[in-house]
Amino acid sequence: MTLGHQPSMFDVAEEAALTPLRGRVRRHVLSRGAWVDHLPGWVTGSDEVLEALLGDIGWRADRRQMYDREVAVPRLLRWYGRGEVLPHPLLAEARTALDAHYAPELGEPFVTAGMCLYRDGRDSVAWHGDRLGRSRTEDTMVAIVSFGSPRPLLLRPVGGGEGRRFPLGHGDLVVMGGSCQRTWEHCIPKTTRRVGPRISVQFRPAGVA
Ligand SMILES: O=C(O)CCC(=O)C(=O)O
Ligand SMILES: [Fe+2]
Repeated sequence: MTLGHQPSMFDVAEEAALTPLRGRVRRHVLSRGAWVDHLPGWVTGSDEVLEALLGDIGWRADRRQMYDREVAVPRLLRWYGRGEVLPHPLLAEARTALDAHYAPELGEPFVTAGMCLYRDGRDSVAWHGDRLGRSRTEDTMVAIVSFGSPRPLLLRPVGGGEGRRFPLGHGDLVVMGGSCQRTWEHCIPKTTRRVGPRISVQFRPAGVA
């Protein structure tokens, strides 16, 4: 797989690290009990994490039925269930930090890590809410850490209304919370701009998908 990321031997390897969450995450209150927390640059030295994620970690091209044909979903996927070792230690640290920061509000830990690899601007995810589990009926949180090329996360209220746009760059954090999965939808649109690979790491509580 050629993904266009070519670290040079002259790169100064900055060790991946988390910056504090408290007092730095900005909450954007949306309508109908939904909110989005955003912290650009939460992770520093993200290159080594990106490199690990672009490695051979078992990315799969899922297929789905579309009318009378089966088509490949336009991104690669890798799902880490409870207890599975994540491909870079910083990701376990990130989950621990998210638990410490959000547990009082969320009331339970983040357990799974779903990952999407957008190989270039043709990869995307269409408008949807993460509503396959308890999130169909309950408030919850989905915390996303983004690595690689910047792509915007778009949100819009279900049924119409003014949307929001959050740029997601290398090492940025975004958390969708409250009723966001039920009352709003989100997507990562395709782009004709030349963009390199982006990986999204989504932490969710058990039973939320
Ligand atoms: O790429 C992203 O950050 C969002 C992915 C997403 O919405 C999903 O997998 O449910
Ligand atoms: Fe989603």
